[in-house]
Amino acid sequence: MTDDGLRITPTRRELLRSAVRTLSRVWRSAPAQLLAYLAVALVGSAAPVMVAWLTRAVLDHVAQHRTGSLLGLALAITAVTTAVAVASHAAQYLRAEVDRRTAASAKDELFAAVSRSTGLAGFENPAFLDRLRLAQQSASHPGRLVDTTVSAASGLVTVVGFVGSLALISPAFTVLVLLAAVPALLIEMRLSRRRTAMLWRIGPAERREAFYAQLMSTASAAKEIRLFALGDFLRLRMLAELRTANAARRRVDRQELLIQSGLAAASAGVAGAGLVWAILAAGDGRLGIGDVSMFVAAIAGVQGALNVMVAAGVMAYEHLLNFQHEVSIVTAGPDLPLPAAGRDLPPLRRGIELRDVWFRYSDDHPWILRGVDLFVPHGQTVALVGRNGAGKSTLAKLLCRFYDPTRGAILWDGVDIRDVPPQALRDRISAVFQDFVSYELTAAENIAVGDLALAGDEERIARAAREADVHDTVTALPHGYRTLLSRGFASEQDEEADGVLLSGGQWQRLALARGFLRRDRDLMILDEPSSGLDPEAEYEVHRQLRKLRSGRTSVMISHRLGAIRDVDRIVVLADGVVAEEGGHTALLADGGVYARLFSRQAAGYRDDDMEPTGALQ
Ligand SMILES: Nc1ncnc2c1ncn2[C@@H]1O[C@H](COP(=O)(O)OP(=O)(O)OP(=O)(O)O)[C@@H](O)[C@H]1O
Repeated sequence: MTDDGLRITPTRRELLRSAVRTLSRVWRSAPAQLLAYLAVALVGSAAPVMVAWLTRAVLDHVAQHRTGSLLGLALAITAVTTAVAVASHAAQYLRAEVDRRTAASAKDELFAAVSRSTGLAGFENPAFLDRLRLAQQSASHPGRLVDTTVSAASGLVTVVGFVGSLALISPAFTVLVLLAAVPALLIEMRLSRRRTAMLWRIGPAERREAFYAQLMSTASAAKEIRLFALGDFLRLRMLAELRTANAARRRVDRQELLIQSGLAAASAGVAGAGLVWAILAAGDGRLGIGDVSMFVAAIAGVQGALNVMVAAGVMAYEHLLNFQHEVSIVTAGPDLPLPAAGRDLPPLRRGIELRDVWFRYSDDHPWILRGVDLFVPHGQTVALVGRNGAGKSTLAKLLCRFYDPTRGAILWDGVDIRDVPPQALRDRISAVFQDFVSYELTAAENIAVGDLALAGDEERIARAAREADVHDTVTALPHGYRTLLSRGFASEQDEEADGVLLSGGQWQRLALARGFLRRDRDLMILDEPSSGLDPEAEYEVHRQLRKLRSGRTSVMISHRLGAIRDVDRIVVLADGVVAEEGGHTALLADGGVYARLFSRQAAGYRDDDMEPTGALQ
C-alpha cells in the first residue's frame, strides 16, 4: 500500500536501517541509563532459571532426606527473588529515563525537520499531516524499541537457560516447543502489519475527531458554539468519527483475538502433552521428582519466554513501521526545489517582476492566477485590489516563495527567486499577513518575533509599537511590555503568567509593529493592514505607513480603497490576470472595475443614499 510515496510496509533493509537509526539515537541520548537498564534486565531474566534449578535441588534434597543444606538453598532462593523484585523497580525507572531522554532528542530532530521545510504545501497535504501525527506518536515513545529489544534479549536468556535444562530431560520436546514458536511469530507479524495499515487508514477520521474535540475546548470558538448552539452538532460529529475509527480498531482486535486464542490453545496443548509424558516417565521411574518439577518449570519457562520474545518482536516491528513515518519526515528532501549553488540575493535596485505567472494550489485545484504580468518598481508602492478570492493574498505568498508559480517566473532585479535560497529572499522581506499569528507570548515578544535579533532592543521595539499606534495600549497593561498576552498559562507560582487578552484591533496593531520592526527590509508586504482598526487608529497607522513607505518598495492589499488612493500604482486583479493598472485618478476616469468598487464604497460614506453616477456605474 502506498500513499504519497510512503510505503506502509517497508522492505526488510529499510526496517533494519530504521532499527539501527533508532537504537543509535537511544545510545547517543542515554548511554549510561541504557547500560544500567540492560544489566538490570539481565538479572531479571536469568532469575527464573536460577530459581528452577534451586527448587529442583530443594525437592531432590527433601526426597533423599538430605536436610543439611536446605537452609542454604532457601536463603539462595530468597536472595534471588529479592534481587528480582528490586531489579524490576530499577528497570521501570531506568526504562522511563531512557524514554524521556530519547524522546527529547527525537522531538528535537522531528521538529527541526518540520521547521526546515520552506514551503506551505506540506501543511495543506492530508497525507503529510497524518504522517506528522504518527511521527509525533513515535517520537513521544522512542524507547519502545529498546524495551522490546530488552524484552526479547531477556526472553532469549531465559529460553537458552531453560532449553539447556529441558534438553537434558527430553531433546524431542525441546525441538517441538521451539518449532511451535515459529508459526506464531510469522502470524503475529502479519497481524501487526494489518494493525499498522488500519492505523494509517483511520488517520483522517482521527484527525477530524481531534479537530472537533479541540474546537469544543477552544476559547476563540466558544462564543459561536454557544450562540449558535453548536455543542451537540460538534459532539455528535466527533463521536461519529470516533465510531468510525473504533469500528476499524474493533475489526482488527477481533481478528487478533481469534488468532491469538488459537495460538495460545496450541501452545497449551504442547505443554499438556509434555506434562502427561513427564508424569508417565516419573511413574516408570525414568524421571525423579526434581526432574518433573524442572521439566514443568522449563516447559512453562520456555513457552512464556518465547511468547515474550514473539510479543517483543511484533511490538518492535510495529514500532519500526511507525518509526518509518518519522524517518520519512526527518530525511525528506526540501519541499521547494533549492538552487544548486546557494547564491546571495543583493538588495533590490530596479524592482520585482512577475512574468506570465500562473498558479494553482495543486493539480486538483482551479487556476487562481492565469498569466499575471506585473512590475513592482523599486521605491514605489503598488496596491493590489480585487474582489474576494481574486488571488491577492496568493500573489503575496508567491512573492515570499511559500509556493512556486506553476508556470512563469518571479524576478528580483532580473534574478529568478527560485535561484536563491528561500531564507535569503525572506530576509529581505517584511510582511504583515491577513491571517497574522497572535502568539501567546509577552507583548514585547509578540513584536520581537518580527526580528529576533532585536529581541533585547527595547527602544526599537517601543518605536515599532509607536508607529503601529499600540505603544500606549501596551504600556497600560499590568506588566507593560512584559505582560503575557494569554490567559492560558495562569499559575499561582508566577504572577506574570496570568496574562491579559487584547482586542482584535489591538492584536492587529501588534502584528503591524512586528512588520515595522523589519522596516529596513527591501520589500514590505501589507495584506489588509488596517481592516480591524478604529477610524482614528486607521488614520494614524496609514499616516505612519505613508511615512515608512516613502522611497521604499511595498505591496499593499486593501479593500479600504480610500486608504490606497495615494499609492504610486493600483493594480486590479480579476479572473486571474491584471485587469487594470494605473493611478487612482486615471483608473476612476477609465470607469472599470476599480471605479465601480471605489464608487460603491464611497457611496457608503455619503449621507445621501445616492447611487453611483456616470462612468462609475
Ligand atoms: N491554501 C489554499 N489551498 C487551496 N486553495 C486556496 C488556498 N488559499 C486560497 N485558496 C483559494 O485561492 C483563491 C484566492 O484566494 P486569496 O486568498 O488569494 O484571495 P484574495 O484575493 O486575497 O481574497 P480576499 O479579498 O477575500 O482576501 C480562493 O478561491 C481560495 O479559495
